[in-house]
Parts: sequence; C-alpha cells; structure tokens
Amino acid sequence: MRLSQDTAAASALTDALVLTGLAKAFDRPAVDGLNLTVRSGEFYALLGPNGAGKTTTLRMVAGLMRPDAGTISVFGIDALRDPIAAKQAMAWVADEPMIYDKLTPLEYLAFVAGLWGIEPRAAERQAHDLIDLIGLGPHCNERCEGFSKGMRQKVALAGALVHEPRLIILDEPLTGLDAASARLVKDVLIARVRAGATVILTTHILEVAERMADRIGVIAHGRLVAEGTLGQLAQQAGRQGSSLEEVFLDLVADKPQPAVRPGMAA
Ligand SMILES: Nc1ncnc2c1ncn2[C@@H]1O[C@H](COP(=O)(O)OP(=O)(O)OP(=O)(O)O)[C@@H](O)[C@H]1O
Repeated sequence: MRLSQDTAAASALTDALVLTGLAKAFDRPAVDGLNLTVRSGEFYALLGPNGAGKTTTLRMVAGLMRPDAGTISVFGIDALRDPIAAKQAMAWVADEPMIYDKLTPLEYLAFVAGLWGIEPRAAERQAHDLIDLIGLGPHCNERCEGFSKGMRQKVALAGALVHEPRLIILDEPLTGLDAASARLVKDVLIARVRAGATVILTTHILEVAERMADRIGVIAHGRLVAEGTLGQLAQQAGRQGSSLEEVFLDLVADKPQPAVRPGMAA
C-alpha cells in the first residue's frame, strides 16, 4: 500500500496533469468522475462529441470554474489548493479568446508581461520575438479591434506564451483559422513540445489529433472512454486498421461505456 502511494506521488510530480474523480454538474453532470493523466512533454488531444465535457474540464484545470469533486494536479501542484502556483506553470487559450481591442499586439503582450512581473526591457524583447513567431510583425502597431478571428487567436496564443508555461492548454485552437494560420499555430505548438513543454488541446478536427498528438483521449458524457495512440484506440474499438473518424464514431456511439483508467492503453 505504502509503495503504491509513493509511486502515485512520484508520478504526480512528473506528470503534467493528473485529474482524479473530477466532477461538475450544471442541470445534469457535465464532467462525471473524470480520471485523466497527461505526461510531461506529451502532445495530448482531447476528443469528444459536442457537450461531452471537454471545455468544462479544461476550464476547471485553468482555475476558471470550481469542480464539485475531484483533484487537479499540475506538475505535482494541487491546483485547487494553490491555484496561483498552478497558473504560473500553465497557459490557457480559450476558443473565443479575450484580448483588449484598444491595444496593439505589442501593447497587449507588454500588458500581459506586466501581469507576470517580467522586467519591461526583457518583456519588450520577448514581445517582438513572439510577434515574429506568430507572423504579425506588419500589424504589431495596429489596434486589435480590426483583427480577424485568426489574427486574434494568434495574439492570444502569443499572450499565453509570455510567461513560458510548461503546460499549454488550448480549447479548439484551430477552428476558423485559414490553412496558413492553422499551420503556423501547429508549428508553434510542435516547437514548444520539442522544447519540453506539454500541450493539451481539444479539437473536432480529427486529422489534427491523428497527425499531431502523441496520445488521444476520447471523452463522452464527462468520462474518459478510450485513450492511447490511434492504433490503441482502434484496438479498443475492435476496429484495427480503421481511420480515426471510424474509430471515434464507434467509441462515442450512444451505448454504455466503461470509463477507462488513464494510461491503461498506453
Ligand atoms: N456555464 C454553464 N452553464 C450550464 N451548463 C453548462 C455550462 N457550461 C457547460 N454546460 C453544459 O455542460 C455540458 C458540457 O459542456 P462542454 O462545453 O464542457 O462540452 P464540450 O465537450 O466542450 O462541447 P463542444 O465540443 O460542443 O465545445 C453541456 O451539456 C453544456 O450544455
């Protein structure tokens, strides 16, 4: 017993995110005793049908919503007890990100850097680097109010990277982006993972999950119903050799689903 407690504690320290028994109900359960583990350095995609509980889960992780039950550990930090420390380790990019319209991208990044207490000259250098990274150099002195959805999404992503988070969580980051913007965001995220960060994103674009993710978690009715690589998911669905779309549709078809233990398939 002692040994398994020690093993669990050691794993919680090295894992980027560990959710146990996470629950949240509105008029009915949205997240229903969710257990999920994302390893440090992983690119993890969360899939699930509309209303499955993905955004609610991630909003609880980001500290925007209090769970009814369960625990959230971010690199071993208890995010419910010490939300500030957990937030320092992570970034949250919402699907409809809020940026300040009257600010230019450079001003916005300086503002965010100020919130994190970054020294102004270092912040300015970093803001220019991030603006270059997201390809908004020509617009860096224009107010965000005239920006397209894709441009705003990129500014929000840059803002989320200012404090160099080890865990980057994004809700539908590629929806509504044109091909070039989507490629750029994907490249930024892949580069962050290569540099040692952990990325968790939700997406309805199955090809994104298939091509980019180290592991895919499938959520239905607020519970993890399958997890692993595409091959492992196909095996769990009894559909070896099928496309992710076929496997996914099978996994989330409305039938009783036993919740999987995280890491079971990996
Ligand atoms: N603030 C809220 N108040 C009431 N119900 C909510 C609220 N947020 C989410 N819900 C409900 O919780 C359930 C899960 O919603 P959630 O947004 O987490 O799903 P999702 O998997 O992210 O869906 P989608 O893919 O459509 O974005 C849904 O039934 C939704 O209507």
